[in-house]
Amino acid sequence: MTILIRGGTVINHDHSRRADVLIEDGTIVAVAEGLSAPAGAQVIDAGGCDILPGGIDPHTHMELMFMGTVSADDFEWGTKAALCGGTTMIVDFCIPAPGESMLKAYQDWRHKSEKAACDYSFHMAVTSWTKETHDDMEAVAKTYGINTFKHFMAYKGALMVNDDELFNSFSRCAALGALPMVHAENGDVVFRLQETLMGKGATGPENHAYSRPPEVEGEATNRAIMIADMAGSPLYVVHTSCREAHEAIARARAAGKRVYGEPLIQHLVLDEDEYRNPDWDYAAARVMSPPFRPRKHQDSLWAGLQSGSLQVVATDHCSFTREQKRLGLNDFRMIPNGTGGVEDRLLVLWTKGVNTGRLTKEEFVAVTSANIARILNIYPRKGAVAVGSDADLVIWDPARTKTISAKAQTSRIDYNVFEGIACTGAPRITLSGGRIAWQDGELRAEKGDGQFIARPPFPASHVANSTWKEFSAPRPVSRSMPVVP
Ligand SMILES: NC(=O)NCCC(=O)O
Ligand SMILES: [Zn+2]
Ligand SMILES: [Zn+2]
Repeated sequence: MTILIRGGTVINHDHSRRADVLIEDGTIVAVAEGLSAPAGAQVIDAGGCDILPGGIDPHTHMELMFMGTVSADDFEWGTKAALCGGTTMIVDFCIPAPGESMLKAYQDWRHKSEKAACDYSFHMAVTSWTKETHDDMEAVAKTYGINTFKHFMAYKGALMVNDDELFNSFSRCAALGALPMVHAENGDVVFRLQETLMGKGATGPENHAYSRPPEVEGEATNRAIMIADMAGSPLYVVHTSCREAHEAIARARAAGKRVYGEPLIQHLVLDEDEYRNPDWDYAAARVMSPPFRPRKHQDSLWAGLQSGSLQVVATDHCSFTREQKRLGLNDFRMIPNGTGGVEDRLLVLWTKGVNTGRLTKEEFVAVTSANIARILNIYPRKGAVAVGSDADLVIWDPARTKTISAKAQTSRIDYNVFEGIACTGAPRITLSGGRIAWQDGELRAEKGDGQFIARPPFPASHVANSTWKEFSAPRPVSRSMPVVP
């Protein structure tokens, strides 16, 4: 199938230019001005529009068994929702159940994800440390095409790992050329704060936020960074939500450490006041970890994206219906943690970022696609409008308006945390693998259209880290000893 996109402006993370884009059989084969249409090609007029690499959401949880229930968007509806909003690839977390092997979890995820309508890949979670974990990580990295390992420093008694486990796993990642990731919250302190609040009869959803102050995230982020440094490993910090965590990352980067930070679109635009809404369902719908923060933290996150100390904007799409949230009606600790956003990320970020001058269009592409592809080692196959790249593209109309509303969304949940936000800048067409997946409100992609994208290990930063450690290590001094008479 051949498609020519004519008359648009191609926006990449490093440059923009007026150019037509020619696609053949799912791959971009030419990017140049004045291309002529081959016989039989479908021609799309992109006049007045930007042509962006499709969004990549590096953090989702589709159909995840979590906190006693299963997240409501499965791979079919989660990826369809993604395509409606211009995202053409997701990276989901493969999380072994307690005692389950990584191989078994991987097989489960491959099975669940066969329904995906857009391309997808996985991160693997390390939830304990045994000899089997050590051995399985090699197969995961070298055979399963997963080069990222996630560690939860929170969820005590469930997914949480301790410092010893972190050090072991980070060291293993360094040896394999894989990238460790952390959910950075001090789970022991959260546990104690939760108990204290519940002991006072404080059961409402606002206590979710009160039990997870920015300090628990700042401390854990800093600790993970230092452990990664001692293990000779780079580090990716997921859902960086507050100034304290951002500053730990920025400090580490300024000291030459290879650390990446991922704010969520939710934390960039929504704040802690949401939990004080008198409607229990409204407040519970917004319960996620880390929680929404006091507004002042947003400035820090935006500044991080602008200055480059934070690299990626994700969603942590982990959607639960109102009814599922009511599992925690009498105890905020039982409210399933997670919100949606995969359908809205690009529109909200463009509106609040590009339209306000906080981000250039190129920076928008960097944080929603190109940087992610580079960090996850799939660039330039993904994340670029370039010859040889996959034809995952968004024809983006910067003048198009849309007010976000749960009634009109594709996601299966019955609310939207961005409800009522009036966006300017939205997709006209989403192309996935060289086919029109969504156009002007009509979803054309089908269940199963997506493909698993393997991501091999990428030892470059580990080699650089270990070379530098060796180069800068303290050396013994060879000296002649004084002759003592
Ligand atoms: N973030 C959240 O609240 N739920 C999903 C699991 C996680 O990423 O911590
Ligand atoms: Zn998390
Ligand atoms: Zn998550």
